[in-house]
Amino acid sequence: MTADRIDGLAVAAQIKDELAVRVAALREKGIVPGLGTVLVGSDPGSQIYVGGKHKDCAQVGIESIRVDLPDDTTQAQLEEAIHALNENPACTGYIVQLPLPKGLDENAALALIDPDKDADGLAPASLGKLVLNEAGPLPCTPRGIVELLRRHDVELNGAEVCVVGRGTTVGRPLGLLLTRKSENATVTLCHTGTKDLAAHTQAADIVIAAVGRTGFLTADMVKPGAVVVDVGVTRVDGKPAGDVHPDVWEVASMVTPNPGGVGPMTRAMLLSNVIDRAEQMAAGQA
Ligand SMILES: Nc1nc2c(c(=O)[nH]1)N[C@@H](CN(C=O)c1ccc(C(=O)N[C@@H](CCC(=O)O)C(=O)O)cc1)CN2
Repeated sequence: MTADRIDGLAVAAQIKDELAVRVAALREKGIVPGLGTVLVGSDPGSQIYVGGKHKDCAQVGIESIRVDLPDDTTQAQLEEAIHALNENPACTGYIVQLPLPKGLDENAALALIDPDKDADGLAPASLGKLVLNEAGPLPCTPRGIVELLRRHDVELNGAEVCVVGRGTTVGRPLGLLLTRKSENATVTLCHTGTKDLAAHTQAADIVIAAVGRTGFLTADMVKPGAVVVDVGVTRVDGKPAGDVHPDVWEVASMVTPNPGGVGPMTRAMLLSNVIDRAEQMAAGQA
């Protein structure tokens, strides 16, 4: 048996078509959504992801504001760039691409983002809203994973989900999202302190691997018929590689490929966050 492929590229393309219609409607009302990105340094992965985000903007009609800063950027220079985007009326939402180079304080930077312009859902006010179950922008990768599973009719209500990785962009917020009443899953959040990781992954209906270690999730760690979501990325000879070992495809019922799974959905949800916010502005809720 080989698992069905959950095609994130195809779903993201469909979502972008839907978003382009919403952007056209906003522009007719005189509202032009504009996404800003702050990228510090020369990390090859981050360069690719930010490039992809701006390509997506062009596809759906969102204006792009790209701020690229060198590797030796100081915290003060980074904060200046953030303040400038807070003040820029053409920027309706923006992100600070993570990870930042060593020596820069990510939490301090995220705390300076105007909560009304937080397109990533990673600013403290937005994460607080997620904890409190209040409306707000959701972190893009967790939102993308839930959307991808929904569009493939994967039952979340009552499902046992094992999330491996407790990072602030994926694992932690994903646990919060999946345990909302609207998703209603039971989540086990595993991490480097977990004693018997395989016991937890083997018990799960859905395993979500967000570790960043090539092929770490092996077939013997997965229950036959489980759904597997491959989030973690490493670069092998410059090419992206996922956390899920190829043998898992022989055991699972559905798998998201990596690349071509969660990554494109992350980008689509970023656009969606920007458009959601612009629509709130149009409705006078801003
Ligand atoms: N500010 C943020 N930083 C980071 C986030 C985030 O949501 N906000 N998430 C990740 C990286 N990420 C988003 O920026 C991201 C990862 C992957 C992709 C993507 O399109 N991947 C392609 C492959 C591209 C390639 O490497 O060739 C795919 O999976 O098919 C987009 C965005 C960490 N940082």
